[in-house]
Amino acid sequence: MKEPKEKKKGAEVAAGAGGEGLFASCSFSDLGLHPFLCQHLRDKMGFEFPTQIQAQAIPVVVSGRHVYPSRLVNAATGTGKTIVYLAPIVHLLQVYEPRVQRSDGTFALVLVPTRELCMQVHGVLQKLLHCFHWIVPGYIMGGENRAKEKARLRKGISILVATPGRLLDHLKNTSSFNYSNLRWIVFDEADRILELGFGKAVEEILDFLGSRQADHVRKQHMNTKSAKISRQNLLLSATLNDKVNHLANISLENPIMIGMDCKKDSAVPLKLSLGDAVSSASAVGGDLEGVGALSSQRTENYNLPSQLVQRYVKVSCGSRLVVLLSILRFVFERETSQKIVVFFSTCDAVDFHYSLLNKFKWSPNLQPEANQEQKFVSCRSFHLHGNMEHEDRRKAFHEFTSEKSALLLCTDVAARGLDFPKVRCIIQYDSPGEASEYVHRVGRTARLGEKGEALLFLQPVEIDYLHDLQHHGVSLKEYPLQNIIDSFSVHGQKHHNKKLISLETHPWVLFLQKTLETFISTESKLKKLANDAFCSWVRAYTAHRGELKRIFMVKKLHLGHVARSFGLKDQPSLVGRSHQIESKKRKRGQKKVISFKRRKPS
Ligand SMILES: Nc1ncnc2c1ncn2[C@@H]1O[C@H](COP(=O)(O)OP(=O)(O)OP(=O)(O)O)[C@@H](O)[C@H]1O
Repeated sequence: MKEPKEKKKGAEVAAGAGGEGLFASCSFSDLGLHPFLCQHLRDKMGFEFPTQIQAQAIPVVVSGRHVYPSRLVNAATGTGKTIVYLAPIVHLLQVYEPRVQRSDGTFALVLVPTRELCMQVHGVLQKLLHCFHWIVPGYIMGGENRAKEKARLRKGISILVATPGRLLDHLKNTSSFNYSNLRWIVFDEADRILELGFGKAVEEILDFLGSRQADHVRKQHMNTKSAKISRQNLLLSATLNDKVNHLANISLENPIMIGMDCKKDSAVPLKLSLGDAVSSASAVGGDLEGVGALSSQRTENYNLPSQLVQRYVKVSCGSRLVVLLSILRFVFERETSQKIVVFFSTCDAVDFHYSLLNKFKWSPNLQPEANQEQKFVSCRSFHLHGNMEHEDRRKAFHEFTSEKSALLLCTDVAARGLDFPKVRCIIQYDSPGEASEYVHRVGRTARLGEKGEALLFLQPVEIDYLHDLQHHGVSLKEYPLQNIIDSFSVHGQKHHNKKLISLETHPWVLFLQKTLETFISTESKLKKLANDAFCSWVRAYTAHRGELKRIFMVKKLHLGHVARSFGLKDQPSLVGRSHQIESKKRKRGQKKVISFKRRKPS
């Protein structure tokens, strides 16, 4: 992919057609932020001008207003929402007289859905606090050493970034955690956090913060000004929707919605608590992966970056693996320096494809001379998912972030909020399900004016998903797959036949599929990964919910072709009695239908 022209800064972009550019024409100081902070944003972080959402929302947060704003612009992914809440909080904390101290405890709490986002937000916060060293940042999250976190909480953390599970753990078990001065709770990726996967945890957290905070305040500050500490709750996301709006209204005091086109909602708020709405969905390993999101009853129109090129490729199940590897090889050969993220639906699928890409070597002229052999996809690859060891996750996240050219294979643990620099292409090998998750996945590219491409794999039986996306204002064009497949030669012969042949019978597809199956059958560890990936993929496919179930239907799948998409010659038995029982039931059902048809009078 061509490197985009250097990103224009500030006013040039702000003056874009109709003034709807990325950046506002005002300055950060116009937004009421402290001069030191404005200078730091400009000189140390390279932020010449505020983005549109920052210019609109920062004054609201700085004012501490509790009026429910009737309307705020929708903030697409990559438009600077992190600064929207961190900059005002830092600004308001640095004016405290006397200066805030560690012994005052936590003033601001930022809740995020994943460990990687926790580390990222904490990194931005540390940069912001360079000129306000007395304000102490910190983070707590799954996988970290609890004892060290306890020690840091005991000393005092002024602005705390946390994942819900670990926060709740400390609220319950770290009595020295002082949040009696808590003034802000921020829900970054609010719809993800407030939805069903974390519902119970968030409800318990709010109970702790709400009740204990009030008791503490009443006891300790009875006759002081701080007895009236007013709490501001901020909710941000590129995909807030009315249902989240209701949930937030009920569960939070005076929430301020940022990134939401909040039309006056006449509907009476729902009388359900976060916990009551908990569905079968569950958080995996403290992080959400593939959790079915709230299916909003009405279709939300999502804002996507205008420069994002969105395409889909229609591939039959049995040819998926060949097409994925061929596209990756083609793209990295054409442009060696670029970053690509590939999303899968399960941790096992990530592990299998990661291992295959690192092990599968071949020589271009197909002669198996060892010295000629090279990786089929010649780039550095990383993998990231919630079942990995904590240190491995941290390493993969930081290394992929800093690499100039690399490939990341991941689950939805990396779908939200992560700001990987220079990602040029997002490939969704497995569909995301809810359109909101589609928006967040593709939002890892085309950030803040950068160019970006998104490619969605769909099987012919899944093509209705395009209509579901269209209902949310998302439309994709078809990817020119034929040219790419034709560009590969078998034994030096390219397919020149102008007559279009089906993908499944293309010489290159047949050749590479056979080569992959042979290779995988000889690698026992890889074959095991393929088997596990096959089983978890089928399980994940059944997890689609709501109206998406009619698009992603397991019974429409040919399990033998699914096995081929994992390079398996034979279909593994679906692991676990439940699956064997299920598949026997399905077969019995099919036999009954057939026998019924035979019996029926003609
Ligand atoms: N005013 C600014 N000027 C220039 N760059 C900025 C500005 N504000 C933020 N950025 C950069 O824009 C990128 C996106 O910011 P951020 O991650 O906060 O976006 P976001 O809206 O939270 O995205 P998502 O919805 O994916 O979470 C980051 O690299 C950040 O450093």
